[in-house]
Amino acid sequence: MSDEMPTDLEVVPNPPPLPDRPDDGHKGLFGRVLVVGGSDAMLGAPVLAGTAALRTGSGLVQLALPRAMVPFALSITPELTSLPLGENPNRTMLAEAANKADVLVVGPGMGTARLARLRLWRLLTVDKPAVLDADALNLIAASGEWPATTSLRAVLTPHPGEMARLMPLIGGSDPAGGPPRVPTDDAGRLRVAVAAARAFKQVVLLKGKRTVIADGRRVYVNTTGDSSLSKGGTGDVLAGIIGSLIGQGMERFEAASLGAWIHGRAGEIAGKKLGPRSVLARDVVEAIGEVLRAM
Ligand SMILES: NC(=O)C1=CN([C@@H]2O[C@H](COP(=O)(O)OP(=O)(O)OC[C@H]3O[C@@H](n4cnc5c(N)ncnc54)[C@H](O)[C@@H]3O)[C@@H](O)[C@H]2O)[C@@H](O)CC1
Ligand SMILES: Nc1ncnc2c1ncn2[C@@H]1O[C@H](COP(=O)(O)OP(=O)(O)O)[C@@H](O)[C@H]1O
Repeated sequence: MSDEMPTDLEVVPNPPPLPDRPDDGHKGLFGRVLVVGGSDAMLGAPVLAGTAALRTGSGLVQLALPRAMVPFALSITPELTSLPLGENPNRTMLAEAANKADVLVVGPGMGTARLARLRLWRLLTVDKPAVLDADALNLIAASGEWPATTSLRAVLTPHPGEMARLMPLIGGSDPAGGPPRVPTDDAGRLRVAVAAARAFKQVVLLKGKRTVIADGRRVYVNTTGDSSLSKGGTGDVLAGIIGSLIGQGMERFEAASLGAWIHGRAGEIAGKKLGPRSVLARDVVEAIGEVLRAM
């Protein structure tokens, strides 16, 4: 990975507007999102992602998650539908659901067990836009290379810890020989996001204060968000928001940029109501409506 700042980038100053929502629309028009995630230890992550997608305007959101969790997940958000996954990986059923969806959100709370890896590798061959988050990124990092055969058109949403795991895949290493690290300054974060977008030929959103979105040609640095968002589960909310915007017809770079902006503003609003220390990821989901109404 080069230490040089790329000079051939278009810096996008503002996120795009929301897509139109025709008055006579119906649920089939506003995007079908399939969230694939959840594992024994983590039920909240896919529910937060799915609920955030509904709050952002998706028509239909389905959660593919371990069968035992389905009743709990649906009792948190009954507007979600489910695809119960058994112990024996019925990857055909999952692929069928993926093919019916407009967009996939893969990874929140999915874990990194063998079954999760098999499911992810099957989904990578689907020709759909997708948000790859959390354990989807960890599984790809652990495989040692970007899966060459993927037909997904993805937005990767690593936090700096996940990005550090992906760094060896883009030729990044620590000159001192330690584990790869993601720089903390703006310029360094931008360099890493652009390098990853170019290496993977995908959209990359590097999380943190001043989240960076890069598609290899354009870059947007988000300005919203504060420490109200520094709590487990808010990243899952972001994945759901971006998936929803893609499902409503937005192009990936634009959806990721606008999604980061909406997410940050929702965090700020929740922080004003409750104080930044007390915000939960679900409060960020609840604030999405106020953000969208004001746009
Ligand atoms: N309620 C739930 O079900 C939740 C499930 N989660 C899931 O938990 C799994 C593991 O994800 P985690 O992110 O907790 O664990 P990770 O081990 O991937 O990341 C956490 C570590 O990353 C490093 N890091 C460095 N800079 C960071 C930054 N700016 N922001 C965040 N981390 C930074 C830190 O060392 C931190 O301890 C994922 O599948 C995720 O979806 C989490 O999203 C939390 C909530
Ligand atoms: N101080 C902060 N300022 C702005 N955004 C923040 C801040 N802290 C966290 N965030 C945002 O909150 C989200 C946290 O995501 P992540 O670390 O993946 O959480 P989790 O996996 O637990 O859901 C990211 O979008 C990140 O940019």
